Amino acid sequence: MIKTVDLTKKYGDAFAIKSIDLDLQAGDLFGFIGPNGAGKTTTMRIIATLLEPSWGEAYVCNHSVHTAPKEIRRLVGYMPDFFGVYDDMTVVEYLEFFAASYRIKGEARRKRVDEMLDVVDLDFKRDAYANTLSRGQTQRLGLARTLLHDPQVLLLDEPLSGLDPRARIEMRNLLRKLGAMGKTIIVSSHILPELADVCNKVGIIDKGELKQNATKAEVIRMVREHTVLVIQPQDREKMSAIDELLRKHEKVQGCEMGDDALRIILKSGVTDYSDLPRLLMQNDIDLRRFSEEELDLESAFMALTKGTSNRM
Ligand SMILES: Nc1ncnc2c1ncn2[C@@H]1O[C@H](COP(=O)(O)OP(=O)(O)OP(=O)(O)O)[C@@H](O)[C@H]1O
Repeated sequence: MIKTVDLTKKYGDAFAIKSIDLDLQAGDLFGFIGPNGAGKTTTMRIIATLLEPSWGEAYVCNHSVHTAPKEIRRLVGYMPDFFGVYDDMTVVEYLEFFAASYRIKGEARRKRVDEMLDVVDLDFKRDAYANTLSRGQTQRLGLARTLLHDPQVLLLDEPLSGLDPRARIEMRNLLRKLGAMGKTIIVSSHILPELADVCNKVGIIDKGELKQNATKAEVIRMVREHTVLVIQPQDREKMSAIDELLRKHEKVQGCEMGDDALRIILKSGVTDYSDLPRLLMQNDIDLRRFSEEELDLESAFMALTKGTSNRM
Protein backbone atom coordinates (compact mmCIF):
# COMPACT_ATOMS: atom_id res chain seq x y z
CA MET A 1 0.00 0.00 0.00
CA ILE A 2 2.75 2.44 1.04
CA LYS A 3 6.36 1.89 0.13
CA THR A 4 9.34 4.21 0.38
CA VAL A 5 12.83 3.42 -0.84
CA ASP A 6 15.88 5.44 0.21
CA LEU A 7 13.56 8.40 0.76
CA THR A 8 15.68 11.45 1.55
CA LYS A 9 15.05 15.17 2.01
CA LYS A 10 17.84 17.68 2.47
CA TYR A 11 17.63 21.38 3.32
CA GLY A 12 21.02 22.80 2.43
CA ASP A 13 23.52 20.46 4.04
CA ALA A 14 21.08 19.24 6.69
CA PHE A 15 19.11 16.00 6.31
CA ALA A 16 15.46 16.34 7.36
CA ILE A 17 15.07 12.61 6.58
CA LYS A 18 17.74 10.18 5.50
CA SER A 19 17.15 7.03 3.48
CA ILE A 20 13.76 6.06 4.93
CA ASP A 21 12.51 2.61 3.85
CA LEU A 22 8.91 1.78 4.72
CA ASP A 23 6.70 -1.06 3.55
CA LEU A 24 3.11 -1.02 4.79
CA GLN A 25 0.30 -3.36 3.75
CA ALA A 26 -3.45 -2.78 3.55
CA GLY A 27 -4.92 -2.60 7.03
CA ASP A 28 -1.65 -1.68 8.76
CA LEU A 29 -1.82 0.94 11.47
CA PHE A 30 1.72 2.25 11.65
CA GLY A 31 2.80 4.26 14.68
CA PHE A 32 5.42 6.73 13.52
CA ILE A 33 7.15 7.75 16.68
CA GLY A 34 9.88 10.28 17.30
CA PRO A 35 10.84 13.44 19.11
CA ASN A 36 10.17 16.93 17.70
CA GLY A 37 12.07 17.62 14.52
CA ALA A 38 12.77 13.93 13.88
CA GLY A 39 11.34 13.97 10.34
CA LYS A 40 7.80 12.60 10.73
CA THR A 41 6.02 15.51 9.04
CA THR A 42 8.56 15.61 6.22
CA THR A 43 8.03 11.91 5.47
CA MET A 44 4.24 12.21 5.51
CA ARG A 45 4.21 15.34 3.35
CA ILE A 46 6.33 13.60 0.73
CA ILE A 47 4.00 10.58 0.68
CA ALA A 48 1.04 12.99 0.39
CA THR A 49 2.83 14.60 -2.63
CA LEU A 50 2.95 17.98 -0.87
CA LEU A 51 6.74 18.04 -0.77
CA GLU A 52 9.32 16.70 -3.20
CA PRO A 53 12.04 14.42 -1.94
CA SER A 54 15.70 15.25 -2.68
CA TRP A 55 16.02 11.69 -3.87
CA GLY A 56 14.49 8.28 -3.30
CA GLU A 57 11.02 6.95 -4.03
CA ALA A 58 7.64 6.86 -2.37
CA TYR A 59 4.77 4.76 -3.71
CA VAL A 60 1.11 4.57 -2.78
CA CYS A 61 -0.64 1.56 -4.31
CA ASN A 62 2.32 1.28 -6.73
CA HIS A 63 1.91 4.89 -7.92
CA SER A 64 5.09 6.92 -7.65
CA VAL A 65 5.05 10.41 -6.13
CA HIS A 66 7.26 11.47 -9.02
CA THR A 67 5.08 10.29 -11.86
CA ALA A 68 1.53 9.93 -10.53
CA PRO A 69 0.84 12.60 -7.87
CA LYS A 70 -2.79 13.03 -9.00
CA GLU A 71 -3.60 9.34 -8.54
CA ILE A 72 -1.93 9.41 -5.13
CA ARG A 73 -3.94 12.43 -3.98
CA ARG A 74 -7.13 10.52 -4.74
CA LEU A 75 -5.94 7.63 -2.59
CA VAL A 76 -4.53 9.58 0.33
CA GLY A 77 -6.09 11.63 3.12
CA TYR A 78 -3.56 13.82 4.91
CA MET A 79 -4.35 15.54 8.18
CA PRO A 80 -1.70 18.09 9.18
CA ASP A 81 -0.85 18.68 12.82
CA PHE A 82 -2.40 22.14 12.70
CA PHE A 83 -5.08 23.37 10.33
CA GLY A 84 -7.30 26.40 10.28
CA VAL A 85 -11.08 26.38 10.29
CA TYR A 86 -13.04 29.24 8.82
CA ASP A 87 -14.61 31.57 11.37
CA ASP A 88 -17.92 32.04 9.62
CA MET A 89 -18.75 28.42 8.76
CA THR A 90 -20.71 25.86 10.69
CA VAL A 91 -19.43 22.31 10.97
CA VAL A 92 -21.77 21.12 8.20
CA GLU A 93 -20.89 24.05 5.93
CA TYR A 94 -17.19 23.41 6.47
CA LEU A 95 -17.50 19.76 5.44
CA GLU A 96 -19.81 20.57 2.51
CA PHE A 97 -17.26 23.13 1.31
CA PHE A 98 -14.50 20.50 1.21
CA ALA A 99 -16.80 17.83 -0.19
CA ALA A 100 -17.59 20.26 -3.04
CA SER A 101 -13.86 20.66 -3.68
CA TYR A 102 -13.76 16.88 -4.23
CA ARG A 103 -16.63 17.36 -6.70
CA ILE A 104 -19.09 15.43 -4.56
CA LYS A 105 -22.46 16.90 -5.50
CA GLY A 106 -26.08 17.31 -4.35
CA GLU A 107 -27.69 14.55 -2.32
CA ALA A 108 -24.50 12.43 -2.38
CA ARG A 109 -22.62 15.32 -0.74
CA ARG A 110 -25.19 15.70 2.04
CA LYS A 111 -25.18 11.97 2.62
CA ARG A 112 -21.38 11.79 2.71
CA VAL A 113 -21.12 14.70 5.17
CA ASP A 114 -23.72 13.06 7.44
CA GLU A 115 -21.85 9.75 7.31
CA MET A 116 -18.57 11.40 8.24
CA LEU A 117 -20.17 13.34 11.10
CA ASP A 118 -21.43 10.01 12.33
CA VAL A 119 -18.02 8.29 12.01
CA VAL A 120 -16.26 11.00 14.05
CA ASP A 121 -19.23 11.38 16.42
CA LEU A 122 -19.75 15.07 15.80
CA ASP A 123 -23.33 15.14 14.60
CA PHE A 124 -24.41 16.94 17.79
CA LYS A 125 -22.23 19.90 16.71
CA ARG A 126 -23.35 20.01 13.10
CA ASP A 127 -24.79 23.54 13.34
CA ALA A 128 -22.12 24.97 15.64
CA TYR A 129 -19.58 27.39 14.22
CA ALA A 130 -16.37 25.49 13.49
CA ASN A 131 -14.24 27.98 15.42
CA THR A 132 -16.23 27.32 18.63
CA LEU A 133 -15.24 23.64 18.83
CA SER A 134 -12.85 22.29 21.46
CA ARG A 135 -9.42 21.07 20.37
CA GLY A 136 -10.62 17.44 20.44
CA GLN A 137 -13.73 18.26 18.41
CA THR A 138 -11.64 20.29 15.96
CA GLN A 139 -9.32 17.31 15.48
CA ARG A 140 -12.33 15.09 14.82
CA LEU A 141 -13.67 17.63 12.33
CA GLY A 142 -10.27 17.59 10.63
CA LEU A 143 -10.43 13.83 10.45
CA ALA A 144 -13.94 13.96 8.96
CA ARG A 145 -12.64 16.37 6.33
CA THR A 146 -9.72 14.00 5.61
CA LEU A 147 -12.15 11.10 5.14
CA LEU A 148 -14.56 12.87 2.76
CA HIS A 149 -13.17 11.39 -0.47
CA ASP A 150 -12.98 7.93 1.10
CA PRO A 151 -9.19 7.59 0.92
CA GLN A 152 -7.60 4.15 1.29
CA VAL A 153 -4.56 5.63 3.01
CA LEU A 154 -4.60 8.04 5.94
CA LEU A 155 -1.61 10.11 7.00
CA LEU A 156 -2.38 11.65 10.36
CA ASP A 157 0.17 14.05 11.82
CA GLU A 158 0.01 14.11 15.61
CA PRO A 159 -3.79 13.77 15.90
CA LEU A 160 -3.44 13.22 19.65
CA SER A 161 -1.42 16.30 20.36
CA GLY A 162 -2.98 18.86 22.66
CA LEU A 163 -5.93 16.65 23.57
CA ASP A 164 -7.11 16.10 27.11
CA PRO A 165 -7.24 12.49 28.38
CA ARG A 166 -10.88 11.92 27.39
CA ALA A 167 -10.40 13.35 23.91
CA ARG A 168 -7.31 11.16 23.48
CA ILE A 169 -9.31 8.06 24.34
CA GLU A 170 -12.00 9.11 21.85
CA MET A 171 -9.42 9.73 19.11
CA ARG A 172 -7.74 6.40 19.84
CA ASN A 173 -11.08 4.61 19.52
CA LEU A 174 -11.64 6.44 16.27
CA LEU A 175 -8.26 5.23 14.95
CA ARG A 176 -9.24 1.67 15.85
CA LYS A 177 -12.54 2.14 14.03
CA LEU A 178 -10.75 3.38 10.89
CA GLY A 179 -8.30 0.47 11.11
CA ALA A 180 -11.26 -1.90 11.26
CA MET A 181 -12.62 -0.22 8.11
CA GLY A 182 -9.48 -1.53 6.34
CA LYS A 183 -7.66 1.80 5.91
CA THR A 184 -3.88 1.84 5.90
CA ILE A 185 -2.89 4.45 8.45
CA ILE A 186 0.30 6.24 9.39
CA VAL A 187 -0.16 8.10 12.63
CA SER A 188 2.66 10.14 14.08
CA SER A 189 3.18 10.96 17.69
CA HIS A 190 5.61 11.51 20.46
CA ILE A 191 2.94 10.35 22.90
CA LEU A 192 3.92 6.73 23.09
CA PRO A 193 1.62 4.82 25.41
CA GLU A 194 -1.47 5.97 23.51
CA LEU A 195 -0.19 4.76 20.18
CA ALA A 196 1.17 1.53 21.58
CA ASP A 197 -2.38 0.35 22.15
CA VAL A 198 -3.71 0.94 18.67
CA CYS A 199 -0.92 0.28 16.16
CA ASN A 200 0.33 -3.07 14.87
CA LYS A 201 3.61 -1.74 13.45
CA VAL A 202 6.01 0.81 14.79
CA GLY A 203 8.71 2.98 13.26
CA ILE A 204 10.98 4.88 15.55
CA ILE A 205 12.58 7.88 13.88
CA ASP A 206 15.26 10.12 15.31
CA LYS A 207 17.24 12.89 13.61
CA GLY A 208 15.84 11.87 10.24
CA GLU A 209 16.84 8.22 10.54
CA LEU A 210 14.54 5.27 11.02
CA LYS A 211 15.99 3.48 14.03
CA GLN A 212 13.50 0.64 14.03
CA ASN A 213 10.79 -0.49 11.71
CA ALA A 214 9.02 -3.65 12.72
CA THR A 215 6.00 -5.03 14.45
CA LYS A 216 5.41 -3.63 17.90
CA ALA A 217 6.49 -6.88 19.58
CA GLU A 218 9.69 -7.08 17.51
CA VAL A 219 10.76 -3.54 18.39
CA ILE A 220 10.37 -4.29 22.05
CA ARG A 221 12.28 -7.57 21.74
CA MET A 222 15.16 -6.00 19.81
CA VAL A 223 16.01 -3.41 22.40
CA ARG A 224 15.87 -5.74 25.35
CA GLU A 225 19.40 -6.86 26.14
CA HIS A 226 18.51 -9.03 29.10
CA THR A 227 15.50 -11.28 29.44
CA VAL A 228 13.79 -10.62 32.76
CA LEU A 229 11.65 -13.28 34.45
CA VAL A 230 8.97 -12.68 37.02
CA ILE A 231 8.59 -15.55 39.45
CA GLN A 232 5.91 -15.78 42.11
CA PRO A 233 5.77 -18.84 44.41
CA GLN A 234 2.50 -20.22 45.79
CA ASP A 235 3.96 -19.78 49.23
CA ARG A 236 5.45 -16.35 49.93
CA GLU A 237 7.81 -17.93 52.45
CA LYS A 238 9.67 -19.58 49.55
CA MET A 239 10.84 -16.28 48.06
CA SER A 240 14.24 -16.32 49.75
CA ALA A 241 14.75 -19.99 48.79
CA ILE A 242 14.22 -19.00 45.13
CA ASP A 243 16.58 -16.09 45.54
CA GLU A 244 19.25 -18.37 47.00
CA LEU A 245 18.84 -21.05 44.31
CA LEU A 246 18.84 -18.73 41.31
CA ARG A 247 21.30 -16.07 42.38
CA LYS A 248 24.19 -18.51 41.87
CA HIS A 249 22.77 -20.09 38.68
CA GLU A 250 25.04 -19.78 35.63
CA LYS A 251 22.31 -18.15 33.51
CA VAL A 252 21.34 -15.53 36.07
CA GLN A 253 22.88 -12.11 36.42
CA GLY A 254 20.84 -10.90 39.36
CA CYS A 255 17.69 -11.25 41.46
CA GLU A 256 15.46 -8.48 42.79
CA MET A 257 13.03 -9.23 45.58
CA GLY A 258 9.58 -7.61 45.26
CA ASP A 259 6.58 -7.76 47.61
CA ASP A 260 5.23 -11.06 46.36
CA ALA A 261 7.38 -11.88 43.31
CA LEU A 262 11.01 -11.89 42.24
CA ARG A 263 12.52 -10.30 39.13
CA ILE A 264 15.25 -12.53 37.75
CA ILE A 265 17.56 -10.79 35.29
CA LEU A 266 19.21 -13.31 32.99
CA LYS A 267 22.72 -12.83 31.62
CA SER A 268 23.03 -10.98 28.33
CA GLY A 269 22.06 -13.18 25.38
CA VAL A 270 20.40 -15.93 27.47
CA THR A 271 16.97 -16.64 26.04
CA ASP A 272 16.52 -20.34 26.89
CA TYR A 273 15.53 -20.68 30.54
CA SER A 274 13.45 -23.84 30.26
CA ASP A 275 15.50 -25.60 32.98
CA LEU A 276 14.68 -23.02 35.65
CA PRO A 277 11.05 -23.97 36.46
CA ARG A 278 12.15 -27.62 36.71
CA LEU A 279 14.94 -26.68 39.11
CA LEU A 280 12.48 -24.81 41.32
CA MET A 281 9.98 -27.65 41.34
CA GLN A 282 12.70 -30.18 42.19
CA ASN A 283 13.31 -28.04 45.22
CA ASP A 284 9.66 -28.24 46.29
CA ILE A 285 8.78 -24.74 45.18
CA ASP A 286 5.30 -24.55 43.66
CA LEU A 287 4.80 -21.68 41.29
CA ARG A 288 1.90 -19.32 40.91
CA ARG A 289 3.57 -17.30 38.18
CA PHE A 290 6.60 -17.82 35.96
CA SER A 291 6.72 -15.44 33.03
CA GLU A 292 8.86 -13.12 30.97
CA GLU A 293 8.49 -9.49 31.96
CA GLU A 294 7.11 -7.37 29.15
CA LEU A 295 8.89 -4.21 28.16
CA ASP A 296 6.58 -1.41 27.13
CA LEU A 297 6.97 0.56 23.96
CA GLU A 298 7.88 3.69 25.84
CA SER A 299 10.92 2.07 27.47
CA ALA A 300 11.94 0.65 24.08
CA PHE A 301 11.71 4.12 22.58
CA MET A 302 13.80 5.68 25.34
CA ALA A 303 16.46 2.99 24.87
CA LEU A 304 16.58 3.63 21.13
CA THR A 305 16.72 7.42 21.24
CA LYS A 306 19.11 7.71 24.18
CA GLY A 307 20.42 11.23 24.67
CA THR A 308 17.93 12.84 22.35
CA SER A 309 14.63 12.18 24.05
CA ASN A 310 15.10 15.17 26.35
CA ARG A 311 14.20 17.27 23.29
CA MET A 312 10.69 15.86 23.29
N1 LIG B 1 11.37 24.19 5.13
C1 LIG B 1 12.38 23.76 5.89
N2 LIG B 1 13.59 24.34 5.83
C2 LIG B 1 14.63 23.91 6.58
N3 LIG B 1 14.54 22.88 7.46
C3 LIG B 1 13.36 22.27 7.59
C4 LIG B 1 12.21 22.67 6.82
N4 LIG B 1 11.17 21.87 7.14
C5 LIG B 1 11.65 21.00 8.08
N5 LIG B 1 12.95 21.24 8.35
C6 LIG B 1 13.80 20.50 9.30
O1 LIG B 1 13.69 19.13 9.03
C7 LIG B 1 13.71 18.38 10.25
C8 LIG B 1 12.50 17.46 10.31
O2 LIG B 1 11.33 18.25 10.50
P1 LIG B 1 9.87 17.60 10.61
O3 LIG B 1 8.90 18.74 10.65
O4 LIG B 1 9.70 16.60 9.56
O5 LIG B 1 9.95 16.88 12.03
P2 LIG B 1 8.78 16.21 12.89
O6 LIG B 1 9.30 14.89 13.34
O7 LIG B 1 7.51 16.23 12.16
O8 LIG B 1 8.73 17.19 14.14
P3 LIG B 1 7.43 17.75 14.96
O9 LIG B 1 7.01 16.64 15.86
O10 LIG B 1 8.04 18.89 15.71
O11 LIG B 1 6.40 18.17 13.96
C9 LIG B 1 13.78 19.39 11.38
O12 LIG B 1 15.13 19.50 11.80
C10 LIG B 1 13.31 20.66 10.73
O13 LIG B 1 13.90 21.79 11.35
